[in-house]
Amino acid sequence: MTDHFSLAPEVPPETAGTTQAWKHALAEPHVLSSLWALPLSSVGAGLVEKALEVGLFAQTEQAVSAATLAQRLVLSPERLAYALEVLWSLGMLLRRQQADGEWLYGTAPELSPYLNPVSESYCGDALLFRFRVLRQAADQVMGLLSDEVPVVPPRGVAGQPALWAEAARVQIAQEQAAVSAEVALSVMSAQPEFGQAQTVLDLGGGPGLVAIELARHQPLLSGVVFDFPEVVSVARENIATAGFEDRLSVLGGDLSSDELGKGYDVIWCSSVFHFVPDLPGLLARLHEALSPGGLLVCAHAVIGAEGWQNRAVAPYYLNLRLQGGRVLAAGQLEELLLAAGFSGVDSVSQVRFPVAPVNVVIARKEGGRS
Ligand SMILES: C[S@@+](CC[C@H](N)C(=O)[O-])C[C@H]1O[C@@H](n2cnc3c(N)ncnc32)[C@H](O)[C@@H]1O
Repeated sequence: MTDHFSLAPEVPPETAGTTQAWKHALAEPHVLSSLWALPLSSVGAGLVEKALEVGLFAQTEQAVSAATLAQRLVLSPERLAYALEVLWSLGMLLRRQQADGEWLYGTAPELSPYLNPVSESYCGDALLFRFRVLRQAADQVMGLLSDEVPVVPPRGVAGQPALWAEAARVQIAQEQAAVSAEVALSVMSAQPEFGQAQTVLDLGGGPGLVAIELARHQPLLSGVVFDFPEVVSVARENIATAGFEDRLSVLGGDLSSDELGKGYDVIWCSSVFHFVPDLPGLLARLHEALSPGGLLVCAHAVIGAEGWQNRAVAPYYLNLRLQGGRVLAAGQLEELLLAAGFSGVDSVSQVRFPVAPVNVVIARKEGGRS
């Protein structure tokens, strides 16, 4: 029997005791491998960042050799060949060898919609943003661990409306188009109330592509995107471009203090609670803003009970938390929702979302249309 905590490599049963067993044993990764993977991934990250910067993936939609690519991007062919091998090792590129021995590289088909700049789901700029911000966060982290560094309240940094508007224009828009809008639609479509819902509020909705996606798939639905005034100008433009002006509008304000509207059948709120100083107060106001029988659906990263559940969440939100932002522990939001008067709270954990998975929590307000 295998001791769970043993460091001895496991030998596949069919080779145990055979002359081949030692080969399998030596091919087992060393326990330090997971630690070596960390600095190694930063080399990969640097290369992917560079590749996005020079527009490499715009050139690899069709299979191309290192020599041709180097010519197009004005890079050294020999050096680029090594870099392409790294992108291939990361699964971003596939390759095949020609009769003359030269390798041809092309974007992996499953990544192509996100890396090809002409695709609707392109999120190269959002990826670049994530690479840069997370690298800066990693550089700053040691300084922020000291108590001597003053904590900047999140509204001072992450809450700056002009910065949010910039993010809404490019990075959040690309991530909503590629990932979040589809997740929101899947969650909402699975709720029996959604098919009959007439009004939606997307609270902290940024560029508004989630509300647009919900309205596109539910013809009875009209609604509001609420965010800072600077941010809702971006949502307003997107709503107009998508042709939904007759059904969707925007409301600009500070969600901690301004009127959110009333009589909503459904409210969607994702990745917003991290920035809200008085969460119980906001939940009580959301309860009030719903019509009887209404649905509040929240999607937020949480700190889970198991280490593996936090592999993306803990590093992604470290900087925000060090600056006073909030990430709830799993189960905390459910308790706060019940305390705010909601009933029938239901959760789904580890739901895919940009950068780190979220817990989706669905809360119902009692009552309903007769
Ligand atoms: C991380 S983004 C999430 C955007 C969107 N919900 C999504 O999941 O793609 C947080 C959003 O909350 C908005 N926000 C944060 N604090 C706010 C406040 N006090 N009042 C209004 N909006 C706020 C930001 O402007 C931003 O659009």
